[in-house]
Order: sequence, then C-alpha cells, then structure tokens
Amino acid sequence: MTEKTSGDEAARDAGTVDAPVILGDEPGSFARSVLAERHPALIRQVRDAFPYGRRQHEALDALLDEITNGVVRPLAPTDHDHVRWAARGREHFGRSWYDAPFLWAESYFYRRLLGAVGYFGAGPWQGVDPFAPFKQAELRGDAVDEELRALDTLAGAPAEERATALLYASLWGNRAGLGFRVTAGEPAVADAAVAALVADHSATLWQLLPAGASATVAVVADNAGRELIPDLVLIDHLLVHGHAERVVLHVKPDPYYVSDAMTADVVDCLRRLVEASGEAGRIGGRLWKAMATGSLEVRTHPFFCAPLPYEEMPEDLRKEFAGAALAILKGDLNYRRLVGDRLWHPTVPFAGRTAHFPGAVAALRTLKSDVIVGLEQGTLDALERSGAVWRTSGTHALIQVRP
Ligand SMILES: O=P(O)(O)OC[C@@]1(O)O[C@H](CO)[C@@H](O)[C@@H]1O
Repeated sequence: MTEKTSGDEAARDAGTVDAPVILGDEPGSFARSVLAERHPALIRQVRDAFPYGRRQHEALDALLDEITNGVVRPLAPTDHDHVRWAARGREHFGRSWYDAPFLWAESYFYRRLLGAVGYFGAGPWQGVDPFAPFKQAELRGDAVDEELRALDTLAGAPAEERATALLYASLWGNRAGLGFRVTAGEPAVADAAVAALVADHSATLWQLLPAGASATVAVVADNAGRELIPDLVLIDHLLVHGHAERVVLHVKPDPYYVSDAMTADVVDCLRRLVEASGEAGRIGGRLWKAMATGSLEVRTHPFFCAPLPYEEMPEDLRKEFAGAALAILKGDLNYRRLVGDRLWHPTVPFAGRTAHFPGAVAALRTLKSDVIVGLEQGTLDALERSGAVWRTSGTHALIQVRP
C-alpha cells in the first residue's frame, strides 16, 4: 500500500498521471462562474455595443437561453466549419454546457457568439469584430498614454535593466493594470510586481536568447491593447539588441475571449505607437519598418481558436515552433492549453508538462484560472497560508521556461 502510494506520488510529480479535466459542473468553482455569469453578461454587453438588427437580437436571445437553460446545440450544416466542430463536439452536443470540459465550452461559446452576430455569414455584419468597441476604448484610454510616456524614463536605462523591465511589463500587461509603471522607476510598484511572481525563470529565458545570435523568436500573443503594446515594445527590444534576428508574432484568426489580439489589433497598436511622441513613437517607427523588411512577421492559424491543447497542435505549427530559438506564450489561456486544462498538483514539473512542445518554450502569465504547475513546495505552502485568491484573481504571475 505504502509502495503504491509513493509510486503514485512519483508519477504525479513527473506529470505522467492525468489529473481531472476542469469542467464547469462544480457550483462555486471559477469555471462555473465563467459559464454561468460571465458569458451571459458578455452577450448583453455585445448586444448593447452595436445597433444590430432583428436577426442578431433573436440569435443572441436564443444563445443566452441555450447557455443558461438548455443543452449544447451543434452548428448548422451550412456553417463553414460545421464538420470540424461536429467532430470536436460529438460527445457534448445534447448535454449541459456545464458538463463539457471548460476549455471546450468556452471556445465553443465564442464560436457561437460570432455566429449569432453574423460574423461568418455573407451579409453586412460579416467580419465585424463584436469586441472591437471594448478593445478600442482600452487603446484610446489615458492609461495607455501614461504607460507610453513611461517608456521615455526607461529609454536611458542600461540595456540589461531595460530588458528586465520590458519583460515584466509584457508579463504584467497580461493583467492590464501595471504595465510600464512596473518599469519606470516606481520602486513600490516594481517590488510588488516581483514579489507577486510565483515562479521566475527569466534568467533562463535570457540565456536562450544571447545577443548576436541569429535567432527566430515566436511570440504567441494573448490580449490586444494594454497587453499587446508591451509585447510589441519587448519585441522591438529583442530585435534592436540582437536577441532575435526575426520575430514571428502569432495572433488569433477570429475574435476570441473578448480581447484577444488579431491582425487588426496589431495594426491599431502599431498606429498608437507610431502616433505617440518620444520613445514610444520611435519604437513604433522601428516596428513599422520591421514589418516591411520581414524581421517582424504577423501570422495566424485556425489552431489558435481551437478548443485543443498544444499537445495536439497540427504539424505545420509544430514545425514553425521547432524552428524557433524560443516560443514565448502569453497569457492564461495559452498556459492552460500548454500544460493541459486540468487540476494538476501545483508541484508537477513544468518541464514534464511541456515536454510535448517542439522546442524551447516560455510562459508569461498572470494567474487567472485554476491551472498551475511547476511551483516549489515552499511557494505553494506560503500561497495557501496567505488565504489570498491567488489562482484566479490575476494578482500573481509567473515566468516559466523549458529550454
Ligand atoms: O488568456 P488570458 O486573457 O490571460 O485569460 C483568459 C481567461 O482568464 O479568461 C477566461 C475567463 O473567461 C479564463 O478562463 C481564461 O483563462
């Protein structure tokens, strides 16, 4: 009995034992609150943000009713991606939304929301991003001005200090709250930001990107606006200081998880930078040119809006990441897809959970869901003792790297 238990523990620590898949069926859980509260609220917000016609209103009503009172319905046979989703959803159709894996239910919800507003249909609303008003409001906000101004203070700092600061800015941009203030000589904010890291492998990250190596770096973006701007600033730093010769920025092909970045959002952020004064404007100008010369390339792939873990990524993407010196995956959702959307024991090694990834990988993520691996036992104990809602509130963050 004792032997079996220690064997189980060893397997658990090596990440070779499957942990429970996160579902939305547990009352009081984070996943449940997203499905039961956040999604209905989002339908209302999208409806209020556009002068939609009767057709959209009816479809949104039907979707709201389905996710709150009904069972998961398949796409219409006429939908362009009907076959793909029929295969992915076979076991979930006709059952409660709460019984499906959380990752699947969220992803399919966004697909259905886009369908309801006519995003894919041939008609006047085709291609109109239902989340654009929220993204634009954020990008126009004073907070972005303030964050861009902070870049001037940072411009005179030594390269190494700048690199560290910009990496943390990109990380905390995932929370959209601290941004460059972390970096611009506000010790209280900077100290708090570092103290809130539950893992920090940034030294390994920089070792993988020595200056002067002709490396390609892949950056898998998460949110637009206040996250994408610091991502772009970090990319500029990598290019200017020779940590990368070429950066491929991967974005979503369709609107997703409200604020996820698409090509249009990259363009909006670049414009915002180019139109800014001082250092921000200079960075914008360099990135604009980098797009023209190919040292910065934006790519997208249907896989980025799929309800699948990275372990199941298609061969073309696998080759792409295998050819990079490092893939930097931003945000909570990418993390869930990277390590698996399961209730892992928090000390399961990050290296084991990401062994499937083709090449070196770094996760930069603020903690906004229950998934976590790679913690030291001492860190875990301290977090549990603190009584804080550390897993889902976005107050904590991590930089984890597997060379
Ligand atoms: O990937 P991001 O932007 O960091 O976070 C996305 C996310 O927090 O939104 C969901 C709630 O809707 C979470 O389940 C999910 O992980």
